[in-house]
Amino acid sequence: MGALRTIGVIGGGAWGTALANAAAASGKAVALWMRDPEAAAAAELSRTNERYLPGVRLLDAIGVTSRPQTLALAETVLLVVPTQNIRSALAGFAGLLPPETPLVLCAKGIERGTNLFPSEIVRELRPEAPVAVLSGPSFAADVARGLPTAVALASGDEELARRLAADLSGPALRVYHGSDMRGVEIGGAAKNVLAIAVGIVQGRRLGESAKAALTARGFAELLRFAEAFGGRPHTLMGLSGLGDLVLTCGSAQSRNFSLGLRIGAGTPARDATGGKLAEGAFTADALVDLARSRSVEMPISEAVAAVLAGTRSVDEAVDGLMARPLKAE
Ligand SMILES: NC(=O)C1=CN([C@@H]2O[C@H](COP(=O)(O)OP(=O)(O)OC[C@H]3O[C@@H](n4cnc5c(N)ncnc54)[C@H](OP(=O)(O)O)[C@@H]3O)[C@@H](O)[C@H]2O)C=CC1
Ligand SMILES: O=C(CO)COP(=O)(O)O
Repeated sequence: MGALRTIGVIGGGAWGTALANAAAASGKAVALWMRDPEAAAAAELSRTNERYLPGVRLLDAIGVTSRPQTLALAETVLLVVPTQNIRSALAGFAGLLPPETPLVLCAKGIERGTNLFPSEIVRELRPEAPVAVLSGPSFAADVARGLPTAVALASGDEELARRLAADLSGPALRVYHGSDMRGVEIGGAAKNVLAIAVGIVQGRRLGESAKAALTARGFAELLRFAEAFGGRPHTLMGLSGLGDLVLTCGSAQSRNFSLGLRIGAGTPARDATGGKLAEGAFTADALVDLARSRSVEMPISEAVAAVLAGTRSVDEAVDGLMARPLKAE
């Protein structure tokens, strides 16, 4: 039997750990890289990642490391750090990853300050690297436990997307492939902002009807944005877009939705993350900024950005949305 094909994973948080387990379940050897040597050694020894994914056992085919060099021979590398940390994480791998190694970008967001999507950041840093993006309705805890999940993977190189999707699919993870990288990125980034809005409505006890209305009108916003920024509507009606919006706007398992819940219940936005990552809080401003630059109307995302910035109260934001001029749907 030949050597196992190796997947490298940069980032040992909840999602990186879950994807490492999924890749191991599909028969790959996995090198899971964490930047903190103590955390890597503890995970390697205990076979768990108690900080980010408590109660989940790391499969035997995973080796946890803090040495970037270990990923140099990986056939494919998954980049699984938050969007705002992509630059600093990749800097640690400069000169180590061969230029032809495909990078699969798994973050959902837009970089603050530059308003760049993950694939645009990586194109700046590693212009030669083949790149794909992976997104869709997938809670790390579900994927790590081997519960059935489906996600989308897209690359401008459709053949690469097809190959990576087949490589990463496994007994419980079904990876659909496509070529609309921007559409998949927009779906992942925008749904986090919209999930905060729906969480706020639930936290404020405004009722199930309001939640459904906001989710549907949020989807309309997301489609408008995608149309203006080169994503295909067909993509957004699939897993990254509608699928992820339904998941994230409907479950307190989502950190973005939970952030909204706390804000809606009265916790000031700056104290409401519960110490967890909520990508939407970083993406909101960038999303709104981009939308304005092409005159795309995104009133729900605007309201989320204003509530997060503290320039509008929740009640003012809700009143503002309800008072908008009536229009055709
Ligand atoms: N969790 C989920 O269910 C899903 C998450 N995602 C997306 O995946 C991305 C990552 O999320 P998730 O794993 O949940 O986040 P977590 O907060 O669970 O983990 C973040 C990880 O990134 C590491 N990290 C942060 N900055 C750097 C850096 N500069 N260099 C190296 N490592 C760094 C952290 O390391 P350290 O501990 O040392 O700080 C930590 O291991 C996000 O964009 C999220 O939206 C997508 C689908 C599902
Ligand atoms: O992206 C996710 C599910 O698809 C995870 O959502 P949260 O980051 O809101 O927890």
